[in-house]
Amino acid sequence: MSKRQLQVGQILYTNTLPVYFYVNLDRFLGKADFIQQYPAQLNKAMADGIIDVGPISSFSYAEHEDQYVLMPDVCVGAKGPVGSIFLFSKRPIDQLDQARIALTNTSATSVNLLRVILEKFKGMSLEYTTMRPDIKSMMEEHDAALLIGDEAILARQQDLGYYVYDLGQLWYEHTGYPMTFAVWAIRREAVETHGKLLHQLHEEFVRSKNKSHADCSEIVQYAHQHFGGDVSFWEGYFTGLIHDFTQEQIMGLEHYYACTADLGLLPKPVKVAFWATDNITTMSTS
Ligand SMILES: C=C(O[C@@H]1C=C(C(=O)O)C=C[C@H]1O)C(=O)O
Repeated sequence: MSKRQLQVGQILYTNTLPVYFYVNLDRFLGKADFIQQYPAQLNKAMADGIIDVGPISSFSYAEHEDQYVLMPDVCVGAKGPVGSIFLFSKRPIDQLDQARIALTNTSATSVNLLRVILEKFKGMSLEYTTMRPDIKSMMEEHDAALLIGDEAILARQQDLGYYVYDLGQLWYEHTGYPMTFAVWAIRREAVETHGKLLHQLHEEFVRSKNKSHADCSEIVQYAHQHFGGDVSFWEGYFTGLIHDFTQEQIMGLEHYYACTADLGLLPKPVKVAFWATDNITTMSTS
């Protein structure tokens, strides 16, 4: 019996575009399937063994670290404002104690990051409801709403009159660390069955990432055509996002795991464990 094709995840948001845009798909014809979903769906598909490799919420990696290893060199992060993870609020953030907060059902990292910021850093007590990411219905019965990805970008563009807080910025102000929102995980058994293909995939991701960061004009054009908004917004967005999984990103991420464990959101703080990429050529720009 021939072995099953490698199932590769892809986040349905523009934030991972630089890592996929220049991937040479011809190399994977008949060998891999690319599956586009929202982060929370990818988290579940990866945990269920339906997807073998791809970006997931960094929080979800910590929940399943015994089953996954991480692909080096790629992540979705920011040092300061991320530009697509916002808390929209009817009141200034420091007046949100006892508030009712609607959380997008597409996220795992940011919903727990929000809890770290409000509960651990600001000592507040909140009531949360998880909902579909629609700003209007979220705000009907809640004081604030958390959105991520393109839904957050589009809600921000509407200028609905709410206070808007960027979670990357809040995290940086409180800790001095960058934040890593998504990581590329590999199920441990896929390392055994698809090692060569994973190396090729890693090579393509790193090449695409480097090309995109050297010149983001094609990606900016693509995002502008598909989502509207100003060209200058997209330039700023892709320039601000970090896709290099550097030591500093790892330190920030492990600090986040310690904070979430402290709140009881994770059973224990987790350390980042990479795929042992024997003869991998690391082409990180940093
Ligand atoms: C930068 C972002 O990073 C992400 C946030 C995630 C989360 O909160 O779980 C997961 C994957 C990424 O899409 C974003 O969605 O805007």
